[in-house]
Amino acid sequence: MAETVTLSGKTSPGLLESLDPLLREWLPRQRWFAGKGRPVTGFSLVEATELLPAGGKLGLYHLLVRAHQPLTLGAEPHPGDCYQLLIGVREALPPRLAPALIGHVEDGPLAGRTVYEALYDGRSAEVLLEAMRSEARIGGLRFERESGLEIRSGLVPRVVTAEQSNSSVIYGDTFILKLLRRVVPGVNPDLELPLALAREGCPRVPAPTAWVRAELGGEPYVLGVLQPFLQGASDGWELALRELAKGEDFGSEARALGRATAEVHTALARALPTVTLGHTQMQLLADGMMERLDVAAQAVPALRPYAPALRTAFTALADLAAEGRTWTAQRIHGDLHLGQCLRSPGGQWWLIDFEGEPSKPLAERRMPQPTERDVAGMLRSFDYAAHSAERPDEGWAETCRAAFCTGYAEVSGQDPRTDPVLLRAYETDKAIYEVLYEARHRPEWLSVPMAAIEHYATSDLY
Ligand SMILES: Nc1ncnc2c1ncn2[C@@H]1O[C@H](COP(=O)(O)OP(=O)(O)O)[C@@H](O)[C@H]1O
Ligand SMILES: O=P(O)(O)O[C@H]1O[C@H](CO)[C@@H](O[C@H]2O[C@H](CO)[C@@H](O)[C@H](O)[C@H]2O)[C@H](O)[C@H]1O
Repeated sequence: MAETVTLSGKTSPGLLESLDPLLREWLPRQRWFAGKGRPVTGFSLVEATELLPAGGKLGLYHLLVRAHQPLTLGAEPHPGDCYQLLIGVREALPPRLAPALIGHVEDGPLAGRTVYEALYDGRSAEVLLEAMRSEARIGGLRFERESGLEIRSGLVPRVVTAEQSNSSVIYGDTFILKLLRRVVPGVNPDLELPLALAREGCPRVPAPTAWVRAELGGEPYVLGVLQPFLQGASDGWELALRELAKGEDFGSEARALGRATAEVHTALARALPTVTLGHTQMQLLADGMMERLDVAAQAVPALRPYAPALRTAFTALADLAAEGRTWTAQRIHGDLHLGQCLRSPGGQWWLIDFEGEPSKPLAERRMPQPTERDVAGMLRSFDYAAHSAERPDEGWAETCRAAFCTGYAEVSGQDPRTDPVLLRAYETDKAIYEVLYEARHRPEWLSVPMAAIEHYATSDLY
């Protein structure tokens, strides 16, 4: 760091009140804001930590705020989502920080100052890295580092501007810090699983170097994770589309991805508990799939004609369980698709983003599940890539799907295709989820999962 800073950890009375009108307008516009479609009616402060005194040239606050929003009809009462914010304070913003502007404060302790999204400001981002480097405790924040791993000082930060559900900063092409935006109490799989995998010696995941935690109201929160940055890596989605556009086969990459997924699964099964799922649990799983189909069919009329045929995939699973079949369940990635796989220039595949489906409760995301769920996510992703190409190529997707399963079996000794009923149920469930997701977020993509729905509804098992 260019100069020494004093991290005060103090909080400032009246701070949130003075920011309230600005945040109400700014927060709902952020990509990572999870409560889209409902206005924010106010905030309550969960925790405020002054990292750099606001009286100086550059002030910096770490805030955890709860956003209050009206409930949707029939929803359970809910205290409101808690968001992590890093607020910079200056007299005026230099032009390079213009895109980070939150607004000008009228009243309260920051009256007359300008506040902005501080991750865009190299000086503020440096403060976070320095805190992890020195394993600082500031107010309620705990900056911790994996023992034996060092963080060099002087790494220059830059914020990641790509669309993501959280916010990331890259430090000198050496580390990437993911700051979680909507934070929930409990053990977060985005730290828990990569840490368990790294400690197990699994090389398919960037090993957490450091992390930020807080203890609030007696509950633990994970706020951020620092990992090695895979310089020059491309994600699987970009690569697949590139190969498709060139008319190139992706089979050998799909096979390598299958091997990488199996490596991660076998390491997770060694590191964390596995359980056996019998009739009751599998019936519940199938019931959940049925329910999600009903909800999606309510929301997307195009799905309705296919619903009876799709249900047979779930009843087939429940029937198998009723006959006495059992399945092994373990911790899995939980939201695996091509965009969660990175290939480094050396040709190795890495899996990232173990958060699971962020909309699901943490307890549900941390439950052991059959590995076929991750496999189904990847198989759907090959299908997505093939259908989003200018000329949809079913043959390309079939080659990838088969190659992925082959690679998976080479490492795990278990070919996912030997359990077609479970795989079909998970793929159908995922395609239904995708229909709802696309209808809500990207209607122009709806035809991609709908093509799969039509296929599942009209064809036999593999
Ligand atoms: N270790 C890493 N090395 C290089 N790039 C990474 C790394 N981790 C994440 N990224 C990039 O950052 C993006 C966002 O990361 P991700 O963990 O998926 O965040 P989010 O949960 O916000 O979607 C990824 O799509 C990837 O391109
Ligand atoms: O943002 P997340 O990674 O949590 O996932 C959500 O958005 C994904 C799209 O960005 C969506 O994935 C679907 O589209 C992908 C191509 O854009 C494709 O590779 C996936 O297979 C497909 O499911 C995902 O479903 C959604 O949860």
